[in-house]
Parts: sequence; structure tokens; C-alpha cells
Amino acid sequence: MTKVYRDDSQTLHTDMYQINMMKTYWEMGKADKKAVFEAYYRENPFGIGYGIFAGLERVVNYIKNLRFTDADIAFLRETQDYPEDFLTYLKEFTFAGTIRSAVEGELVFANEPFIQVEGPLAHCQLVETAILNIVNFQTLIATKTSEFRTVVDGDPLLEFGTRRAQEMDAALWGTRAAYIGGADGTSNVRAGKIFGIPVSGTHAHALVQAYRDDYQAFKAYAQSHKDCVFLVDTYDTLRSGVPNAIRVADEMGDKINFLGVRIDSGDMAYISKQVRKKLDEAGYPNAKIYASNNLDVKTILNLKMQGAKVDVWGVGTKLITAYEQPALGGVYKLVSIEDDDGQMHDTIKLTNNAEKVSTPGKKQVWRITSNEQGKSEGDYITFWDERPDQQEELFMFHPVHTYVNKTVKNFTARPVLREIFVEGKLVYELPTLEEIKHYAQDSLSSLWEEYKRGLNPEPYPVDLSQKLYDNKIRIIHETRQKVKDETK
Ligand SMILES: Nc1ncnc2c1ncn2[C@@H]1O[C@H](COP(=O)(O)OP(=O)(O)OP(=O)(O)O)[C@@H](O)[C@H]1O
Ligand SMILES: O=P(O)(O)OC[C@H]1O[C@H](OP(=O)(O)OP(=O)(O)O)[C@H](O)[C@@H]1O
Ligand SMILES: O=C(O)c1cccnc1
Repeated sequence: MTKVYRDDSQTLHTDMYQINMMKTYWEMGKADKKAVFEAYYRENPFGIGYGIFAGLERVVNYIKNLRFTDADIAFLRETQDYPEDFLTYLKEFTFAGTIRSAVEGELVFANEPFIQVEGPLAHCQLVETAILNIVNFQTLIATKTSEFRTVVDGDPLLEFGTRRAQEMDAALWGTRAAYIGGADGTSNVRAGKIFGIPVSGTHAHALVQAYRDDYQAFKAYAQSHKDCVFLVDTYDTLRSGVPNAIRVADEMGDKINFLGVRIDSGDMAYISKQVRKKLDEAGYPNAKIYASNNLDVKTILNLKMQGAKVDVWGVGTKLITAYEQPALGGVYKLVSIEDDDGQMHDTIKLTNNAEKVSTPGKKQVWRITSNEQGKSEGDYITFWDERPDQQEELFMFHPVHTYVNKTVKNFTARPVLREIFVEGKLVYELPTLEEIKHYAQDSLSSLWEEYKRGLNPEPYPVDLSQKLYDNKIRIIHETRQKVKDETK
């Protein structure tokens, strides 16, 4: 029989190879060498020009509780051939690293670090998988939702995706990310309980099927609820659903708030216009039309173009699963390591694709904002200890096509990476979800429209300081030379 271990920690929520590498570092006397890892992605998702960072709160909770419990150790002892002294090392492990991160709701861009983990090599290695797992997903969903937010414009946007999400965690944390990215509410009641997200909903076809009649179903609902949105498409939207919704609203009068009707099938443009006409003619100009049915960004944009009379958008599958691109390719790379000489050495990952070569060194990202326009001019990546905020002017150039450049004057440089943990101690006070949501909206409004448009946006500049660029070029040459020398 398979032995059952208590599921009492998230510490083993990592890839086996991380613990195997910890063992190598530990046995070879490298576990406590100082290391710096940075997480970033190489392409903004969905072909849009930015990402909305989300997931930090869960990362904080994960790091705070990072211990190998007795059950974790028992599992490793019984399934791996780890020696007892390594298991004792794990048992005594407490995370001693420093984590710097973009805050939730911050705009992030391709090829810039959004999280930096510095500390004992073995500690930094262990946390890679969970950090990427959390942040890749939540950032993806927050970003997808902001795309929906852009196309629905000022209309209410409701997250309806729990039934279609990749299981419970994804539904719950995806809903939170969706709220950060621009959803106004969710149908997930637990997300309301845990995160305080506004919960709302209508009713399903089952209610109408249970009564086998639109009128009876709407009447029953109206007798048991003050706020009513009737789902009108079970049998025939225009012939039965809407007339019966109106009939019940007329009969119930002030006893209910007739908020509107939901359409879940058919030609949304044509039907919504007809429904609007019927509601207006019946004296319900304030009753709203809710739409749902596999809506995605393109469909909504198209429905808007067709003049669809939809007031509230309920979106599930295409949002919560990030259907169009189900993964954000965030990676976690070693950028600097303490060598046996006690000195830090910057490290690189070379590839044949110039855009994909990692940038060595411990870095800071600065958001450069024009003081005159109040808009972001680009991001400027420096070594950790450079201070562009104290410079009069900044020469910014494309990190690959260096002839694309500009000099920025009268600017503010704001550091994007903030200290979250310092040597294992939490130093960051988590903001409320409402604060995060507003921060995301404010951040977006500081971005020029050219960078935000949904189709073929202008690439937002993410540039390297001269020092960082020179260091990268030097390391590329040295590394290539070393490989050449060794293969002579
Ligand atoms: N006017 C429109 N223009 C573009 N797309 C539309 C329009 N009306 C509806 N759609 C979208 O077209 C897709 C198909 O709609 P349809 O009603 O045929 O869906 P269905 O899923 O087959 O219906 P049902 O939910 O009854 O099974 C849906 O994703 C819907 O959102
Ligand atoms: O379409 P989504 O964007 O995922 O939004 C959620 C869907 O969930 C419900 O459908 P249900 O599960 O009853 O299935 P249905 O498609 O048969 O209506 C609701 O009526 C929406 O259509
Ligand atoms: O409340 C609704 O209308 C709803 C909730 C979940 C999924 N689809 C619709």
C-alpha cells in the first residue's frame, strides 16, 4: 500500500532537481556561496506591449512558511537515497535570502527582472519552481484581464471562469489576479470570502429547466430575491425569455430590483439590439443587458463594432485559462555567484539568438518618467548600485540595436524592484487588494497609448546602462574565447 504523508507544507512544491542541486552544493561546500538569481520573461504575453505583475502576496506566504516538516523529511528519507546528514541540513533549513520584487499591479516588460533572489546558493535554488509557478500564472491572468478591460472600455466586467479553470487554486488565485487586472467582480464566492472581491451572479439555465417554463422560473426567483437578472435564452430569447422577464418585472413592481437580463447564446449583436428595444418599450431603460458565452477579446471588440447593446460582460474560459496563450514563459536565471576567491562573478547564459542572451550582474530596473509629460519614457536597467535618479540626463539605447537611442532630460527615475525579504526577514507590508488594483490602473495610465494598443504595439524601451551593456559584451567575448580555447 502507498504510504500517506501529511500534506503540511509547500516546501516540496519544487522540482526534484532543485533539491538534487542543493545536495551537490551542500556536499561540495558551495551551498552557502552567495548567489543572485533574477526572474524575467522574454516576450510580453498575447502580443500586447506590457505585463501586469501579480503573485507577490502568495510568494510572500510561501517564503514565510518555507521549512521542511517531519513529513517532508520522512518522504525524502523513504524515497531518495539522501544521507542522514543532508536530511538534517534540510530539517534545519530556514530561508536566509533577500528578495527584491516588483510590487503587484506594477507594469513589467520583457527582458527585465521582476524578482531578484539573493542569498545562499542552495536557498535561492530551492525557491525557483514555486516562485515561477505562482508569478507566471498570476501575471498572465492579470495581464489577460487588462486586455479585456481595455476592450470593454468602461463597462462592468465579471469573472465567470471558475468551472473552466485549471482546478481550484487556479480559479481562486486567477480570480484575484483578474481583479488586479481590471475585473469588477467574480462569481466565485470563496474569492469574495478570502480576498474581499465583490461577488455577483445571475442564475443558470437549470432554474428555467427545473420549472420547465420561463415565467414560472423568473417568478419563483423574483419571489425569493430582491435583485433579479433573468437568463432569457433557455427556449427563445425574443419570443419567450424577454417577454416573460418583463411580465414578472411588471407583476413584482417595487418588490424587486429588476437589474436586467442575461443572454448566453445566439447572435449577440442582433439579439442584444432587439432585447434593448423590448426593454425600453416596456419602460425599463435602466435594465441592463448581460452577455456571456465564450467571449474573448476579439469577439467583444467585434460586438462593440457591430453596435451590440451589451452593458455587462461575463467572461469565463477565455480569461481564466488565458486560452490564447496558456503560459507565461518567465525564467529564473543565475546572474552572479561568489567564487572560491570570495569575489562575486557575473554569469551569462549564451544562445545564438542575440535577444535571448541573458544579462549578467545584479540589477535594478528604473522606470523613467518625463516630468513634463508625466508618462513613462522607458525602463533603464542598471547595476544594483548605479543611481540614474541622481543624473541630469540619461542616454538610453536599444540593448541590441544600439543605434536606436535617445537622451532623456528632466525625468524621474523610480526603482521598480523593492525589498520584500532581507536575509530571510519580511520587511514589506503587503498592500490591500484594492490598493493593488488601483496601482495597476494608475500604472497603465502612465503609459503612452502607443505602447498599450492591443494590435502591434510600439515596443516599450527596456534599455541597459552603458556599464551593464559593456559588462555583458565583455562577458560574451570572454565566454566565447574560453569555449574556443578549451576546444582547440
Ligand atoms: N454578432 C456576433 N459577432 C461575433 N461573434 C459572435 C456574435 N454573436 C455571438 N458571437 C460569438 O460566437 C460564438 C458562437 O455563438 P453561438 O451562439 O453559436 O454559440 P454556441 O456556443 O454554439 O451556442 P450555445 O451556447 O447555445 O451552445 C460565441 O463565442 C459567441 O460569443
Ligand atoms: O462561456 P464562458 O466565457 O466560459 O463563461 C462562463 C459560462 O458558464 C456558463 O455556461 P455553462 O457552464 O452553463 O455552459 P453553456 O456554455 O452550456 O452555457 C455561463 O452561461 C457562461 O456561458
Ligand atoms: O452568475 C452567472 O451568470 C454565471 C456564473 C458563472 C458562470 N456563468 C454565469
